[in-house]
Amino acid sequence: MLHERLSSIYENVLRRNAGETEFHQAVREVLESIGPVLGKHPEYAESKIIERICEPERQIIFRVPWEDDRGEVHINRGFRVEFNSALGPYKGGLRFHPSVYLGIVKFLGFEQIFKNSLTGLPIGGGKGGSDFDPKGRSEREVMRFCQSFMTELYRHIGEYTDVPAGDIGVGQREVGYLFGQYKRITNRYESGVITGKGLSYGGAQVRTEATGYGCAFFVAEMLKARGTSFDGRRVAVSGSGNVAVYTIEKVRQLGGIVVACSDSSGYVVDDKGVDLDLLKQVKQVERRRLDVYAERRGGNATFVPGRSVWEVPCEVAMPSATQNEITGRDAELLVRNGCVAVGEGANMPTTPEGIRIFEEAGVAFGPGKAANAGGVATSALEMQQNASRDSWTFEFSENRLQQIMRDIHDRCLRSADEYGMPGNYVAGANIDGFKRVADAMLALGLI
Ligand SMILES: NC(=O)C1=CN([C@@H]2O[C@H](COP(=O)(O)OP(=O)(O)OC[C@H]3O[C@@H](n4cnc5c(N)ncnc54)[C@H](O)[C@@H]3O)[C@@H](O)[C@H]2O)C=CC1
Ligand SMILES: O=C(O)CCC(=O)C(=O)O
Repeated sequence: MLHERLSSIYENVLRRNAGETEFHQAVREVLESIGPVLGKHPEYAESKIIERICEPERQIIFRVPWEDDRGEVHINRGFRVEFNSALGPYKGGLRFHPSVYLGIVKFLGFEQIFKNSLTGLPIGGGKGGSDFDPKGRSEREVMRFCQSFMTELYRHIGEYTDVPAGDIGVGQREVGYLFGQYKRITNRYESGVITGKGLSYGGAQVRTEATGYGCAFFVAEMLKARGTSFDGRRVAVSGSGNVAVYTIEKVRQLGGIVVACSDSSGYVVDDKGVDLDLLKQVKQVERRRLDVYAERRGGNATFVPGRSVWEVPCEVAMPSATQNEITGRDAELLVRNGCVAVGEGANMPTTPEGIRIFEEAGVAFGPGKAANAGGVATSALEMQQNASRDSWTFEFSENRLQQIMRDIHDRCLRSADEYGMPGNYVAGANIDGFKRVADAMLALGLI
């Protein structure tokens, strides 16, 4: 239930952003959490902090023309939503997927404000992308697309302005092409303009692994807070992209057994534990589907086409693919099958009904804003290294990541406690993330 004032703000968001359902969902979840904060801090309401937070500082939409290998011309749409820069330059990834439209970019940018705030690092919130579909495109086509995309985007970004990175469909390959074009157009080797770079040209150790590793660290903290651990637990992971693969890697190192993962064609069950080398070969090197993994794994794994991975019984679920992939029915099934913890590696992968079901069942639920913040936090570490012309070791960077995830976990619990919702990580993440941004906005005046 929304507090009366928050209700009217939400109605306004619906009216001003018609049809952007994912954005509405993300805003509603935050507004539902911060009611108690307004009681203690009337100054936020007086300065219309919430109304301002819900309105992006700047939204850029542009045409991206490019030519395929046969010489046919294609036109895609590019986006960058610069949502909030109270804490630092806009920071957030780029998503290339056919489902991308303004509502998706705004939901992601809005989430990013609070996530980035929770890291405790000096980064504002933004997000971007395109409805370009990289699936089935050649290396050359992907490069031409990235170059065209950057030919407009370069005007809007910079080390002190707005610093993109990867997300769905944008990995190290795409970041390389984007950075190369930025350097060529501006004639500046401005390493801190984008993160997720390759190690040979200014990238940072652990950034590739950071979101997945960070999510596993966060879940380990939630389990520890309940007096238990990953040890010997069955874990299901959705997706098999960047976040999923490194979630699997760290969960295994922490003693869990990952028995299933998925892609948009279906899922594989592998009861002895997913073979990570084979998964990396199939998904990262060959860029093929999971049925190929099952085939090569002989009798050990089964590929189930077109169904949800959440039907596989597990004790820990780690959604790492896309938004709204755990529905209310999936959540009921997971609870019935003995799931005790959920860590969101993806952004907003659980529907509001799914979250309610987990909360009512007493499942430890780590929302994406907190659980997947290790990626952007390590991007901020990449920016630090670029700014000081330094590079840190893998071990040092991983230790920093682990400490950041512990701090985020503890901050969520402390804020949830302070506002009378003990153990509620959703409320804790929203309140803690909101307060830091709100205080900075108050201090900066009406801008
Ligand atoms: N890359 C990063 O550092 C971060 C990513 N995230 C989030 O993690 C999630 C995954 O991102 P990445 O691993 O980077 O992307 P990716 O492109 O490397 O992998 C995406 C995976 O999700 C699957 N997928 C995508 N859309 C799907 C759909 N509609 N149905 C079923 N499967 C689908 C793909 O098959 C692929 O396995 C996204 O929600 C993203 O926003 C969150 C924080 C940081
Ligand atoms: O590393 C970054 O800047 C962005 C990561 C991201 O897009 C996210 O946290 O969802």
